[in-house]
Amino acid sequence: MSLPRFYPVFDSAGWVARALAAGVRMVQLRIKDADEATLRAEITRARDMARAAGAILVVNDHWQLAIDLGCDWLHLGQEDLDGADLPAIRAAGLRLGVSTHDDAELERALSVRPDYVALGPVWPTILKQMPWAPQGLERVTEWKRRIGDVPLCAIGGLTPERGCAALAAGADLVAAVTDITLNPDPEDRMRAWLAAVGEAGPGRCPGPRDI
Ligand SMILES: Cc1ncc(COP(=O)(O)OP(=O)(O)O)c(N)n1
Ligand SMILES: Cc1nc(C(=O)O)sc1CCOP(=O)(O)O
Ligand SMILES: [Mg+2]
Repeated sequence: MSLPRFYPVFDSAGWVARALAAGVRMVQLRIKDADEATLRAEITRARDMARAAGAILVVNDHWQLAIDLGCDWLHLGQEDLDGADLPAIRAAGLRLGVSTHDDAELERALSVRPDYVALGPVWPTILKQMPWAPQGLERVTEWKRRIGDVPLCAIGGLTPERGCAALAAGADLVAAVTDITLNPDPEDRMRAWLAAVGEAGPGRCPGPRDI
């Protein structure tokens, strides 16, 4: 399956609505620190909007709610995998993306047959504190060589220009948070991303399959 190249990550259904209106085809809902009722309402709203737009919604962390609410995609980190019921997730038909930051995490991620592997932080991120040094583009290339046909998502400190570089290095899709949410004109910035990676016309940066 071929995934969209641009994959922004947001912390509310309101942001998901803005992304879909800007033409985004794959978006993650990453909500930390909300009560169950709020999570249910936000995931349900984001799920329905994405379906109506024919776009992919990926629910971060909340695998039980993703099952209960009939969602299609889930993203789990390594610690999330510890508590997750993978057979139940697969039985519900959920597709799964998994974070990786080092060799051991990649091995574990591949063992659960993910639908994409995320590698980060490729550049320094200000969103959250992480123990890993920036991976750099050579690591992106190495990860793609190791995972073969599994789609590779680059995350951490990305801008449209860096997204292009990550795609050229071997990523199949590129994720971003603060480059959009902290931009004075987030809609304009999302359109710039879509144009750069080729989802709103011919694209200004070729991916590896085009080189
Ligand atoms: C596309 C993508 N890649 C990595 C992450 C990080 O997941 P995780 O390590 O579980 O950390 P949190 O995002 O849950 O804080 C992600 N969410 N999305
Ligand atoms: C949520 C997340 N996960 C990462 C990882 O490396 O697993 S980096 C990251 C934050 C990405 O935000 P920004 O685009 O603002 O740097
Ligand atoms: Mg997580």
